[in-house]
Amino acid sequence: IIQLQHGAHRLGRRNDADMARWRAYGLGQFIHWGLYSIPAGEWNGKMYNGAAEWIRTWKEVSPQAYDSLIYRFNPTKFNPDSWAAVAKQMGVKYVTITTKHHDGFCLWPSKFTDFTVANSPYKKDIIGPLVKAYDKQGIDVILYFSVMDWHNPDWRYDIKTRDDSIAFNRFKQFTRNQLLELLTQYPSAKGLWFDGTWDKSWVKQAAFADSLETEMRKLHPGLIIGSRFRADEYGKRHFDSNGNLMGDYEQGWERKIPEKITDVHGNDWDCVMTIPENQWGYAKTWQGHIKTADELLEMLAKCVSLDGNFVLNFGPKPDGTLRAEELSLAKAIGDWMTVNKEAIYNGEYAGFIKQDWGYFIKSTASNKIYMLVFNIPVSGVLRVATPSHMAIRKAYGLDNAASNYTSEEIGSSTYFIHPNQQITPKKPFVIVLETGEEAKGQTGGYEKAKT
Ligand SMILES: C[C@@H]1N[C@@H](C(=O)NCc2ccccc2)[C@H](O)[C@@H]1O
Repeated sequence: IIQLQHGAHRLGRRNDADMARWRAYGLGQFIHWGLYSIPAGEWNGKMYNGAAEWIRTWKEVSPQAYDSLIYRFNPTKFNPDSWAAVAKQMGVKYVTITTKHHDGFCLWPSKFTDFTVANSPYKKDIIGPLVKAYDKQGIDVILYFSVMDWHNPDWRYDIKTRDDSIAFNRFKQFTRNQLLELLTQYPSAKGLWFDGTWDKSWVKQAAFADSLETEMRKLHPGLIIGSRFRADEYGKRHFDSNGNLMGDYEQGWERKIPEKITDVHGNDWDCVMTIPENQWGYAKTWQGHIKTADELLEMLAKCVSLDGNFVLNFGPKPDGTLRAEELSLAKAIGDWMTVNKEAIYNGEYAGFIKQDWGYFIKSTASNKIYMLVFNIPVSGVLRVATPSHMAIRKAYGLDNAASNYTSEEIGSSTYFIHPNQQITPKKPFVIVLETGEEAKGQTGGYEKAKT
């Protein structure tokens, strides 16, 4: 064990009500919106092949020209209630919205910089109306904040000289001021989603970041902050020098999903996912594979089955509307959630052996076990191996056919679930298992082989 001042301050999961609420979300929405939405991956008629929100770093783009986009930010069609209504229909329980991305442009009228919506043609605060609209729909809000700020002249990638140190100390105060400002202006926010914290300059600020995190938690009791905010005094990020998770949940699953339960080390976590391979801000043309609704539903099921939340990203257009592809995916996901949401909300790892047909999710609300089926076996029957001494009492479908199923015990703690009619679904579907303790002494006479 290494003595740490600025490592993890808690071992294991948070066990308070605020975190239990976060843990139960299952499905979330990410929103990346800002100046980068205007060029949308194109500059002087050429397509940038990186992520659209990183276009300022392209050698073809002068930072000053990029920063002048502030004079073109005027989302006349922005209607936060319509975004919140789309999210509601989709079935998301929380939204993570960019307050300030790496480019430093603030979607709220911050007092600590001029590079905000207040000095754009739009003039008005974006974050406040968004928080209000989502709160009205009963959708919780998490504020995304990038520590790295390319616009701020005091930002440094590393601290090499005394001048760097003087500048970066100003930057640290600026960052603290903005974060306290956000928590004060938008007190209904449930948490902060930090990004842009990988550079050496910030990684060297273990003590400052640790005390700032403590200050924010004191200002906003219950605040949820992930593992990407700070490093320990040895520069370790996400997991400290003793291998313990810093923050309240693991924030390493960006555009990737854990394979098995041991990959998540008993921690809470979220997976943040793009619809194309890697575009967060609005990009005029999406290159490569665009994920389908069924792919996204399977990612959602997999995340919840492994104790995580799945957060799907939307990149609104510069005029404030959502693009057609995102609207249709939100609708398809929402239609599926309307029928199957009880398998997702309050979902947790069920402890069953993974089967090829899909995913098990246990509900903390009902103790029911849900089978989320994505692949029908050639045999047409679905195998279930229960944790030992757990018997299956009943099996029924969640879809409107309320198709029912018969369970057949085929071995010790092993069952076949037989559909009572030919299942030829075109969409993933859910079977509910009601289970119970195997009667004492009742074994199906299954004898283990002696080997
Ligand atoms: C949530 C995403 N995080 C930002 C990002 O670029 N992260 C990954 C990354 C980190 C370091 C170099 C390149 C890319 C993206 O711009 C999104 O905001």
